[in-house]
Amino acid sequence: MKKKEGPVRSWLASANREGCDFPVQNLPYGVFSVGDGAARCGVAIGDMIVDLAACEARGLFDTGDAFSEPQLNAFIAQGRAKWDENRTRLTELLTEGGDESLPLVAMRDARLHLPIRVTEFTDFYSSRNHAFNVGLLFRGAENALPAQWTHMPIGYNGRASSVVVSGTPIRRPMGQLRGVNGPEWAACRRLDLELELGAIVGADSPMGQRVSVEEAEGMIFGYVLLNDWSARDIQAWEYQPLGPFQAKALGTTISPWIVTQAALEPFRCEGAARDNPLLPYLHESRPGFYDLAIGWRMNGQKVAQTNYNVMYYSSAQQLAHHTSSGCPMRVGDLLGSGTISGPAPEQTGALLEMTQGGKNPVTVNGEPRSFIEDGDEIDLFAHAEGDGYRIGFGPCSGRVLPAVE
Ligand SMILES: O=C(O)/C=C/C(=O)CC(=O)CC(=O)O
Ligand SMILES: [Ca+2]
Ligand SMILES: [Mg+2]
Repeated sequence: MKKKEGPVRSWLASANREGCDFPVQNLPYGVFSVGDGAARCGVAIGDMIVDLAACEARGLFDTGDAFSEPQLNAFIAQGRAKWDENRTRLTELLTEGGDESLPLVAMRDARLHLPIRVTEFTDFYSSRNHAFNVGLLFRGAENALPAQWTHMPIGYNGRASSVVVSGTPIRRPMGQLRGVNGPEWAACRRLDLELELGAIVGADSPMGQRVSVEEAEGMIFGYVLLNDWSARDIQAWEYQPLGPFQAKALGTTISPWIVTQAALEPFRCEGAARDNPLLPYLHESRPGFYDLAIGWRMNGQKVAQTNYNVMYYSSAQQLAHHTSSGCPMRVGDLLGSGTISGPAPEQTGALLEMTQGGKNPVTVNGEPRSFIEDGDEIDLFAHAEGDGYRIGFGPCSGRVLPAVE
């Protein structure tokens, strides 16, 4: 019998280092290029990237050249059996005793691209703490949590075109704001972040067909970190009755690595307790959340941290609800979890909540902040702690540039 001691290890030393985001248990997918070379698909391992296009050229994978494409959509569209087959193969190749001649590229030499062509972007509102805190500020205590909130995952259709990869600068928007003497045209003064997890839809569903929560689970390929940059003053003036519009169109940053659902499976757990039973179409036969520490930093200083397990609706429930009218879904659709906030101020996923609408600034590196200032960099992080390894998400950062008046 094989002696079992500690976690599975890779032959690549950097993948086994304590605190490494990308051990052999993770194997997240991304798209990279080196120098003037073409963008192609890869998998992160330690401080290296497995060049999947080169691996396929060697006959190690069979995706019909999908790995040579500059997005993962074509590979993802091949379905769960292919995802599983590739994960098994990659695990074999990268575990101790595997293939040390694999084509690897040093991560520090690579440029990381948007990993998918984002077909559509929908953003939900599924943290009770966030929904209550924001509702309190926008609508007062009486109307803080909308009546339907505990019955359905509320969302809005966002802009796929605004989704950018980590590292892309974010321009402070100009916009129409509520002034004392009527509307004014000005640079946003209340620029905020939103700490979210983005689910990547990995299978199509045809128009007119509802998808159950269980089927929806099977359609999710993986997850990225997502910062839904938000202009709160533009939002407060424009949002009623149709919801956010220009306030959420200035840019949405995602992390370059897609952590697969398979890698998160050992961390599956319950979410927040329910107030009332849900209608049958939203029932889940097993818990749909993950024990995943998630937080954000400003200019390198950690400001808040919470856990994805505070959420009220899972991405499978959000996806099932999304199809409840027969809305078709497509490979590459991105579903924002909604801002992830725990109950305490140091667990909030947005400055609006943390500072109570700007009234109580936080101190970051000795400086007060009510909202984000020009030059500030926000970066998100998430990791699940396994037995002797960690599943990390890598970077999801953006620096704010001044508005162009
Ligand atoms: O309550 C509102 O009017 C607005 C809420 C939002 O900011 C929308 C949003 O992006 C939801 C979220 O991320 O949880
Ligand atoms: Ca959001
Ligand atoms: Mg956005």
